[in-house]
Amino acid sequence: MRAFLVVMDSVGIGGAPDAAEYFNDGLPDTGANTLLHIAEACAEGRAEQGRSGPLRLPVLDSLGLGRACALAGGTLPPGLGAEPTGLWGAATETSRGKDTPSGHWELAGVPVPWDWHYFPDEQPAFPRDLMAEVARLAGTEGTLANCHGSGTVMLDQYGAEHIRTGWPICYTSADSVFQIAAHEEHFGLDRLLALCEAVAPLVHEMKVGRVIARPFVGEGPFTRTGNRHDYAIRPPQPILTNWVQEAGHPVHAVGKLGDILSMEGIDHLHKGDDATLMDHLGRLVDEAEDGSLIFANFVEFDSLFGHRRDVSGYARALEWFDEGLGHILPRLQEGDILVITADHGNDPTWPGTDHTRERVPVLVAGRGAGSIGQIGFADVAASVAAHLKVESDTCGKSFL
Ligand SMILES: O=P(O)(O)O[C@H]1O[C@H](CO)[C@@H](O)[C@H]1O
Ligand SMILES: [Mn+2]
Ligand SMILES: [Mn+2]
Repeated sequence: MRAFLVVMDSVGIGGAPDAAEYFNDGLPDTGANTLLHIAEACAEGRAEQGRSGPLRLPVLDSLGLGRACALAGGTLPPGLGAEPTGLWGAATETSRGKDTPSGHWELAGVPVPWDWHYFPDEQPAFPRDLMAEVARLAGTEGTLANCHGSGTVMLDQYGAEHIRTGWPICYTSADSVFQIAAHEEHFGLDRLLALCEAVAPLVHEMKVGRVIARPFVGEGPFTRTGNRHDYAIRPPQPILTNWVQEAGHPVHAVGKLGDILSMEGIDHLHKGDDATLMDHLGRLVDEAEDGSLIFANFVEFDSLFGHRRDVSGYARALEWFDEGLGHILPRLQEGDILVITADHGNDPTWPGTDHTRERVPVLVAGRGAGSIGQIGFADVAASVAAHLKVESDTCGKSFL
């Protein structure tokens, strides 16, 4: 008996009741729906790069993905809506914030009790004394950018100047983040990571959710590498992984969860790009210890396609994931559950380049078929804990 909790980063299904309070390019997120809008684009022939035709997600849909989307936002995505063979529902977030840490902590049982600090969308975006300290820690005369922006655009704009001056590129987004981009060779990867680690406590104190190191290579055009590292604030109280670990069960984290959860309650880390993570997940389905929790995050939906507003790429990623899941589900053992969910939206058809406030799907294999209806993010943690027979400390209620 094991529990697999798999987050498809940013695969929202619309319908968030407070979407009007969240923005992209100054416009409210009302109506944003990552899955629905990708499915519509595919059905209308607007997502033909590297794939073609209607969105094909037979495995996720058979667990109830289409029905969950209809429940959350009121519209069944074209091509989806099969009779579910799993438990399915739609979860609503209560935390104030549409970023990864908020989503993951609440899925792990603990809604964020504070208001995050966001940097204003103006230039300079950051306080002068903070930037003086960043430059001092970096050993440079100054810093570049100091504004809101998309990471790849920041490299186009400031990459050459960064190589010339050696100054780190500092930028933010609609999320509570402080991001530092620097060249792996000209600036140095270890130096960038040390800088981010040193800056993290300063911005955490301001209730900024995380510092993100954004290393890149090339002499223009520039390319980001897989050495991204997030330095997140610690969760405010023990979360699912802590409860499971304290009960003596092994906890495996697959993907960037070590960063997002500040390693809270994690025994074993399995990292890599999403293709590697799918291999890790398959291996853990075959080998993970009885009683263990396997918590996985697949980030590329978000980082490679959602923020880049790449609809074809996002559709390809979904179809790739669906196929991978199809190889994994039959290998679950008697008594296992596998829960598929998401942490926020990132509608690639939406204005701007930021996350979108949305409900998320909750699909469960291994506990029969049926609707679990509209639930809260924290109910996921309560249910996983109940399945593993571990005591939970959360406002969430088990749906199992
Ligand atoms: O545009 P890039 O650098 O990918 O940054 C994005 O990644 C961050 C984390 O998801 C978001 O806050 C957004 O700023
Ligand atoms: Mn995320
Ligand atoms: Mn993101």
